Amino acid sequence: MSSAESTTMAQRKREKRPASFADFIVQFRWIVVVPVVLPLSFMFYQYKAWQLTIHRFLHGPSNDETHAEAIKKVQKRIRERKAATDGLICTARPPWLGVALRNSEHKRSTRFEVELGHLSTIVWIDKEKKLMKVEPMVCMSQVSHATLKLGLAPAVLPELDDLTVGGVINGYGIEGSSHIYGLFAETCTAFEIVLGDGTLVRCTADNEHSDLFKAIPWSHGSLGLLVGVEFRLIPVKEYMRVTYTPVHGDLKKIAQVYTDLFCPRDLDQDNPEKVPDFVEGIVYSEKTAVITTGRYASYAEAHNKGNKINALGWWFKPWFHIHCEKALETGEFVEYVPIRQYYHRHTRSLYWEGGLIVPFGNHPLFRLFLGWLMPPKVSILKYTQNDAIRKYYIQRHACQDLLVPQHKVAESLEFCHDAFETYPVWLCPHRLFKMECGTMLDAEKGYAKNKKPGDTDYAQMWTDVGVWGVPGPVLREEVWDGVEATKSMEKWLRDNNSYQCLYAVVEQTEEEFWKMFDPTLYTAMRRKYGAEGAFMPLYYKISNTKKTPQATKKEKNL
Ligand SMILES: NC(=O)C1=CN([C@@H]2O[C@H](COP(=O)(O)OP(=O)(O)OC[C@H]3O[C@@H](n4cnc5c(N)ncnc54)[C@H](OP(=O)(O)O)[C@@H]3O)[C@@H](O)[C@H]2O)C=CC1
Ligand SMILES: C=C(/C=C/[C@@H](C)[C@H]1CC[C@H]2C3=CC=C4C[C@@H](O)CC[C@]4(C)[C@H]3CC[C@]12C)C(C)C
Repeated sequence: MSSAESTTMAQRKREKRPASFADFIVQFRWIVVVPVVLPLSFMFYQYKAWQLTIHRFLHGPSNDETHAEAIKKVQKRIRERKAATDGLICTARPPWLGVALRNSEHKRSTRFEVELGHLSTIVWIDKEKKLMKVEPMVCMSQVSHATLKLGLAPAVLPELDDLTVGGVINGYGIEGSSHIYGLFAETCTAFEIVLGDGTLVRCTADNEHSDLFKAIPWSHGSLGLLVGVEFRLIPVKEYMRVTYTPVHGDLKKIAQVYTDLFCPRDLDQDNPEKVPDFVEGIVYSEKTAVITTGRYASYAEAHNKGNKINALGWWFKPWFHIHCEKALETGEFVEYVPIRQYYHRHTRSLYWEGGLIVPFGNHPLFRLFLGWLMPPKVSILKYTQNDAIRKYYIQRHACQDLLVPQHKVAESLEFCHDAFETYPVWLCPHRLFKMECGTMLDAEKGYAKNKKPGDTDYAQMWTDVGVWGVPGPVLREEVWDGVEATKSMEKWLRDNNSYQCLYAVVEQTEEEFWKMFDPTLYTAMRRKYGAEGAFMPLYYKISNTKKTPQATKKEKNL
C-alpha cells in the first residue's frame, strides 16, 4: 500500500475531537514565554558566561591537578553512602535542568544524589594531538567556543548549547558529521569513572577496562559516574559550503536521493571526494524534502568572486529549516555559511519545536526586534511548564527519534507517516561501528556479508529519523493518542532491529526494552564493576513509570 493511500485510510478512521484546555494553553504559551521565559533565558546565559569568566579569573584555568581535586569530592560523597539504608545513586542534577523530554521519575523516588555540578570546566586542549579533556558538566557551547577559535572542533558536535558532555555520552549525541565519525561517544578516547565503592577507573578502548569503556554509552549513569572525558578534535575551516538539494517524489524517492548524496553506490565510503563532511535531511511532507550536504571551505574559497555568503546565524535571519525549504521552489543552490553559525543552525528555533512555543517567532518583525532573545532555554521551559503542558507533550505531540539501518529509511518514513504524520522529519545519518561484544547497540548481524551503500567492513550506515512536532490528526482536531503511537513505534523498532532514542518518553515494558537493546555487556559490567545495588538500573531511570517504594525495593535487590 502506498503512503498516500495509508494516509487517506488513517484520516477516514479518525473521529473529530474538540480542542481541549491543554491545546489552548499550548497555543497561547507564548504569552508567558515571550515576556518571561525569553528574558530569563537571556539573563541565565549572561550569568553563566560571567560565572565562567570570574571562575577563571579567580582560580586560573583548570588542569589535571584541579580536576583530580574535583573528583575527590565525588569519591568522598559516594563513600559516605550506607548501602543498607541509603537509596541508589544518581546525579543530583534536577530533571528540569536537563535537555531530555522524559519525565525522570527516578529523581522523585528514594535516591542517593551525587553532585557533579562543580565538574564543569575544560581541563586541557592538546592542539598537537588534537585531543580535548573536559569535565562532564561542560556543555556544547563551552566546547565549541573553546575549540573553534583554534581552528578545531569535536569530530561530532551535537547541536543545542545546553547539552552536557556527560549527557551525550551516557545518552547519545549526534550531528551531521556522524556518518563519518559515529555518535559523540565514539569520538571519545578515555572515560574516567567513579564506581559504586568510590574507586576511580580510567578506561580506554584498549586498556584493562576496555569492557567498561564500551559499555558506558547509553548506560545513563547506571554503571558509574563519569567524571572526566577525553575526545578527538578535527581541524576545521572558516566556512561550510552548503548545497541544498530539493526532492519531489514519494518517501521512497526521498530516502533514495538522501542515501545517494553520501553513500557512493560503489561502496567507496572512505573516499572524501565522494562523501561530504556534513549531511542532513529535512522531510517537509510525504512528497517533499531538502537534503543539505556540507563541505568545509576556507575563507579564501568562500570569498571567491561570485560565491554567495550567508551569515544565517544572525538573529534577524530566517530560521534554518525555513530557509532550506526555499530550495523546493528555487531548485538546488549553494552558499557559504560561517562555520560556528552552521554548527548552531537549528539552535535559535530548537529545530522546528520553537514554532510551537513562539508561533510568530520566524516573522521578520519578531526576528528583527526580539530574535536575539531566542531560543528559550529548554530548562526554563521545563521549569515553567504545568502538568497540562507536560501531558500535552506526551499525548498530543510527537517527540521521538528512531535509529534505523540505512536500508530501512524508506520503510521507517512510511511507518512514521502512518503513525505520526508529523512534519518536518529530521534525517541524520550515523555510523554504527561493528562491536560484536554485546554492546547495547550494534550493527546488524552479518551485514558485512551483504554490504549496502554506506556500509564498510567495520561499520554499518544508520540514520536517526527525528519526528518532532504536532501530528497531522492533532492539527486537524482528530483523535490521536501519543502513547499508542509511541508504543506502535517501539514495536516497529523491535521488529526491525532498530533502536529508540532514550531522551524521549519510553512506553515499552522492561522485557520489551531488553529485546530492543542487547543487555549482554551491560549486565556483565553491572556485575563486574559493582554497580548492582549501588547505581539505579537503566530501565528504572529511563522508563516513565512512577517509582513506588516497592519498585525501588525490587530494583535495589538487583
Ligand atoms: N544533538 C543531539 O544529539 C541531541 C541529544 N539530545 C538528548 O539529550 C540528552 C542529553 O541531555 P543533558 O541535559 O546533557 O543530559 P541529562 O542530564 O539529561 O543526562 C542524560 C542521562 O545521562 C546521565 N548522566 C549525565 N551525566 C552523567 C555523568 N557525568 N555520569 C553519569 N551519568 C550521567 C543522567 O543520569 P541521572 O539521571 O542520574 O542524572 C541521565 O540519565 C542526550 O542523552 C540526548 O539523548 C537532545 C537534543 C539534541
Ligand atoms: C534528538 C534530537 C533533538 C531533539 C529536540 C528536538 C528535542 C530534545 C528535547 C526536546 C524538548 C525538551 C523539553 C521541552 C519542554 C517543553 O515544555 C516544550 C518542548 C521542549 C522544548 C522539547 C522540544 C524538542 C526537544 C528540544 C537530536 C538528535 C537532534
